[in-house]
Amino acid sequence: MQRRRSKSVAGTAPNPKKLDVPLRKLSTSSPFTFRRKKSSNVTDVRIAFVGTLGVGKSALTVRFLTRRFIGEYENSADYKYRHMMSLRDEIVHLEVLDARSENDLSNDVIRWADGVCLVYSITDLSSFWTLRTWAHKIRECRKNLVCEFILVGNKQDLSHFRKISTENGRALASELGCSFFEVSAAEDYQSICDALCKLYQEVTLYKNRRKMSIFGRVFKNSHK
Ligand SMILES: Nc1nc2c(ncn2[C@@H]2O[C@H](COP(=O)(O)OP(=O)(O)OP(=O)(O)O)[C@@H](O)[C@H]2O)c(=O)[nH]1
Repeated sequence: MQRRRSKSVAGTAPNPKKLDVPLRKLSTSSPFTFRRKKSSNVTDVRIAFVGTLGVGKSALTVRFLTRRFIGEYENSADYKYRHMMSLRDEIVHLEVLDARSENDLSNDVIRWADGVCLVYSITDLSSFWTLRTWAHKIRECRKNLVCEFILVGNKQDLSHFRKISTENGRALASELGCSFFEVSAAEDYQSICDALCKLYQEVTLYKNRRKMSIFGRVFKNSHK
């Protein structure tokens, strides 16, 4: 069945900045508190939503950025958004990519992202198993550079059509060594926010550790 294409989400994002792919327009109302902080406290993190066709990547992205669920989204390209939020006393600059993936996960997306949100639909078995292959592909492609990811089962509100149990979701996450969340872009904002915050924390932890080890190496070499 042909999927309905609708217009982009209406409105304008708070200070949207154009990136190298089309930037969708977002609602003016932001769910986050915009507080000015010292620039040293600002952290940049790139997060990509990936998953097979129709699992709800756009719905999750828009829900996270605007708290809204629109229903139908334009799906003709990858979309990046620039977003700023306040998280535990820290200003966080996020670049969020809603990656349009047909049957494969592109290496460009893997190389671009600091953190990946692997999304499946709990009503679609193949969307679930595909992610196992993709997670291994991410690890392989990044080699020494870790790319943090989380596993997200979307469409929790459609539990009467459920094909993947919560236990199966948890089992795959533990096999992949990542955190697991079940969410509904249609009905719930908080669990999506929790999932993204967890991913953000894991990414920054990794980035900080990496920075420290590089700094440690430089320091050691300069004192030889
Ligand atoms: N019931 C329900 N429907 C959802 C949910 N999330 C997304 N949908 C619906 O699922 C369909 C696909 O959602 P999209 O957000 O366009 O999915 P996508 O993964 O971005 O799709 P592609 O870009 O085509 O790969 C739309 O009809 C959404 O309204 C959800 O949590 N619950």
